[in-house]
Amino acid sequence: LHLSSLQVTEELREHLKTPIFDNWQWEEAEMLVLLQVMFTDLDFLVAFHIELEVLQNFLLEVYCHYNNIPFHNFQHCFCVTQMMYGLIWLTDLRGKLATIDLLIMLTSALCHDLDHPGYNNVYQINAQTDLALRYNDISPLENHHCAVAFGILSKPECNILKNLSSDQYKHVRAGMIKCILATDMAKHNEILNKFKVMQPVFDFTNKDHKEVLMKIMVKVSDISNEARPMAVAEPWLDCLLQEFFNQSDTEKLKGLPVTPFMDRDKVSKPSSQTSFIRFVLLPLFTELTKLFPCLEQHILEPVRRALNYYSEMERASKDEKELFCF
Ligand SMILES: COc1ccc(NC(=O)[C@H](C)Nc2nc3c(cnn3-c3ccccc3C)c(=O)[nH]2)cc1
Ligand SMILES: [Zn+2]
Repeated sequence: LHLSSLQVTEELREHLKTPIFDNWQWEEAEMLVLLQVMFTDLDFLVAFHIELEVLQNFLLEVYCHYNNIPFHNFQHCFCVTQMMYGLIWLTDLRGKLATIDLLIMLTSALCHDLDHPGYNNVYQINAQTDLALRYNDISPLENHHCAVAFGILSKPECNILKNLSSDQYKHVRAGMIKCILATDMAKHNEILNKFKVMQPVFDFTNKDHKEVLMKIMVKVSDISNEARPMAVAEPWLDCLLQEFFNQSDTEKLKGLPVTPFMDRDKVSKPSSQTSFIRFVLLPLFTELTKLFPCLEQHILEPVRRALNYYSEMERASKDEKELFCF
């Protein structure tokens, strides 16, 4: 382990709070130490009487429950948690939300894809898997991620919530369930539309407003790869497409319906990404930036640059096709 918790320099602590953090430079064991730093630097251990050893057991157990698949692995979990951590500092959420709500957001980000099998909800439902059966086709994956999280928290040696009051525990459990279930993209428009209504009159003392903001923050962190430098973001798209192609290959083998943007014979990397950025990322990030204008330079600008990058790539590949066709 190159990085013991003592060696985390002040410079690294500050870098950890920025969206330009490069996950590809770090080993998973070092990421565990960095996750510990995030929980410590947000004063969660003091505020909720969390013993350092219990936090370390919890983080290690979370690490063990992510699978070695191309995209939804522990590195994705780290990226989402680190982006959430950066957003909390950039937006100064510590001055706007209670510490317990920050604990809900960071822990939800950490646990949001626990034990992801690499096959999405459409596959779970079409293939009538155990998860689809257990959760009656209702967000089977997200229900599973959340159930695994509380399975880990039910072990005393891993239970970072064990010293919370029963009211605090109920609040954290309800908040984590809402935030983790909110990462189901099938709920994307419903959640964004609610936030669009609230944003112009946002009230940080209003329970419903805070709840939607917390869901939005976890959602933004979850799909935020394109807000990072291209050298960090682009490999993530290759990993994602690898996982999607694995799924569509399996669907073809099993005679199950194949999702178009997952079909290796149909999808073009640049055009799928330009539509994702244009129709999913930009509307979401623009709405959050209206509430926190400082995010313009930190996440909106990089996403606009990514759109240009993939649009150029799309144009170039079109010209090339015309050349060949011609
Ligand atoms: C509305 O539900 C949707 C909408 C779009 C997509 N995905 C896409 O359009 C394509 C494959 N691109 C894409 N999808 C991405 C990214 C980041 N996360 N992410 C993703 C991964 C798994 C499940 C859902 C999404 C959005 C990304 O940078 N690009 C998947 C689900
Ligand atoms: Zn995720």
